[in-house]
Amino acid sequence: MIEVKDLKKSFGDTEVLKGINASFDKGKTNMIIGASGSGKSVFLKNMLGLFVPDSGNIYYDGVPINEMEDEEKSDLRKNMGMLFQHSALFDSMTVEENVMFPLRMFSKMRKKERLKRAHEMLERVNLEGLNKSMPSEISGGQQKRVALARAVVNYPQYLFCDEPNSGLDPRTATVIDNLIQEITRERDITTVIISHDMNSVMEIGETIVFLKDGLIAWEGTNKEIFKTDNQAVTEFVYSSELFKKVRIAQNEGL
Ligand SMILES: Nc1ncnc2c1ncn2[C@@H]1O[C@H](COP(=O)(O)OP(=O)(O)OP(=O)(O)O)[C@@H](O)[C@H]1O
Repeated sequence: MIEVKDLKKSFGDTEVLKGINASFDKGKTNMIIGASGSGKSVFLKNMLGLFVPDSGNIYYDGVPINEMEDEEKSDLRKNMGMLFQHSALFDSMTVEENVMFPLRMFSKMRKKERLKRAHEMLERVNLEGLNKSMPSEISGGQQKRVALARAVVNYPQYLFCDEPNSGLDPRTATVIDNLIQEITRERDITTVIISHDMNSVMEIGETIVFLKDGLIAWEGTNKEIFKTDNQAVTEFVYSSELFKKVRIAQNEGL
């Protein structure tokens, strides 16, 4: 579980995070949504330790980051998996070498064990048979699955995903969403996902925080988001033509 208390972050005179309070549950897909520029990435970067908060604190399973010794911080980093918008695979490495990479960096596993774990994860994301392929030889959806296998190959306690579905068609996006959710549950990971994609919110938004002007303007679940009267949320949700039609149909009792 990750708990965030009164987190503030400014750049010069620009106050981006103005006192964020949120918690992200273990074994769940927790989503952060909000318009462009609302501070989602800055929030994520604070949780990843890439930015130092101006004030407030982040607790990782009860331990506040600002009280951690350097060694504890480094252990925490080893416990974090990351899945980026663009899969960020190493072009010159095969699929299995990409997946083994974090183990080479952060574990004492021998090559044979690393290979076994990488194959296990590639099988988990249904990519057996592509172990020796190069990233350029596989599709965007397959690249995302390799990146997901790489993000969880260390068995991390925390998984952070930044727009994991960007650039994928809706069907492939659903496959990735479901895989993220299944692995989160199987391994009891605290997963935090930034997304603009309302399909993903609907599909896997077990907990949702809506960020606006540097504050949490609403929180709830994917069941609740379509029922809220919070104007900022409804403007965000129903900015899509499809969801507008869904709302009209709901109101008309169709
Ligand atoms: N390193 C930085 N230095 C100065 N300002 C920054 C920095 N990083 C982000 N900002 C500012 O913080 C604000 C929030 O940016 P952020 O990238 O977190 O938004 P976002 O919600 O992730 O947007 P998007 O959905 O478009 O990715 C923006 O005004 C941005 O210019």
